[in-house]
Amino acid sequence: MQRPIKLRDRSASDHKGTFGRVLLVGGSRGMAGSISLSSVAALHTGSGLVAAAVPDPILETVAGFHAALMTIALPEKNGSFSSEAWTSLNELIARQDAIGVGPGMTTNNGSVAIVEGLLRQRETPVVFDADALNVISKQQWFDDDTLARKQDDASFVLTPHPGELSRLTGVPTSEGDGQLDAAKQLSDRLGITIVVKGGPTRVTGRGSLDEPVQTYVNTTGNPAMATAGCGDVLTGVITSLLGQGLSGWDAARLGVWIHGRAGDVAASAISSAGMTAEHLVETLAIVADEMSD
Ligand SMILES: NC(=O)C1=CN([C@@H]2O[C@H](COP(=O)(O)OP(=O)(O)OC[C@H]3O[C@@H](n4cnc5c(N)ncnc54)[C@H](O)[C@@H]3O)[C@@H](O)[C@H]2O)[C@@H](O)CC1
Ligand SMILES: Nc1ncnc2c1ncn2[C@@H]1O[C@H](COP(=O)(O)OP(=O)(O)O)[C@@H](O)[C@H]1O
Ligand SMILES: [Mg+2]
Repeated sequence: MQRPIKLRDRSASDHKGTFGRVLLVGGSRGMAGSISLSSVAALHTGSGLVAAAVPDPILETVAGFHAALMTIALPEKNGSFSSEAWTSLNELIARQDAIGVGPGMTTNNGSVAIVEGLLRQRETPVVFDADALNVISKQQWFDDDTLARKQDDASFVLTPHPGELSRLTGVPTSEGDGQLDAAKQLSDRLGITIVVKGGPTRVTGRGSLDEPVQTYVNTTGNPAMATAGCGDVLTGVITSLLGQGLSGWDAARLGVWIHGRAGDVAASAISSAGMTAEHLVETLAIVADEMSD
């Protein structure tokens, strides 16, 4: 149950600006819940300001999930981001302490432009999940070292489940150890942190670029979390921690730990079969101080 690292306690002089402004980008008509879960998770992990940038037709639905959440409508086509969405989003990037992208986004042209834009910028930390990873796989953007990070670039964290990791690396889901090795190589080559989700979740990365790649094995979490949306919650958690100033390696390790801890508490309070991602994200708010206590 040992935490990998500790967040500092909140002090009397802290204000919402202290805890970071983060943006979650994703969703589409039919998958409004995914990016809503990520956004509420960021609020419940302690972010000071959270906004969701979503295709225009789902803005009201996403806004309805939480009164503290801000929403930004981006240009859309058929309920997903249109090719013009990146131009609007690009103007917002510099103001963010961290961005999470991908849940429920689809892999259409609008998503391709957004993911390319976020991969090429070097100032803002980003979590890439779900359809953002599927876009990267389809476009084969990680096949060479063009997108490798330098020491002073903002952190990138990838959060693939085994299916997404298989698309990224070509190693099938049946080869768990081979998937972890492929993730380590990718992490090493590109200077990024990779969360290999599962039971247990493992994180590959390094504290700084002059250290060797390490693997952290998470000690929390359980099969009650094998239910739709629990990964979307993790995206919001890690984005929140990046926005609170943690490195990719620290945000990913502490993020998977508190996410699994919330899953363990929720499974005991609800039931293993009946727990949903909504129970998980509510429980996250209750256990969040365990990151600093
Ligand atoms: N409420 C919502 O709006 C939700 C939307 N979602 C979105 O739905 C889209 C599709 O994502 P999905 O992840 O469902 O679909 P994917 O096709 O990416 O992944 C499902 C497949 O991946 C493999 N896989 C996943 N986890 C595995 C494991 N632990 N071991 C072995 N194989 C595994 C399996 O082959 C499985 O059929 C994404 O945009 C996602 O963000 C999901 O996040 C679920 C909730
Ligand atoms: N058997 C399990 N043990 C521990 N954690 C699990 C288990 N099954 C799923 N999880 C966790 O639930 C999350 C599922 O993520 P993902 O597959 O992306 O879900 P979704 O896309 O539906 O939100 C991951 O964080 C994963 O570690
Ligand atoms: Mg997912």
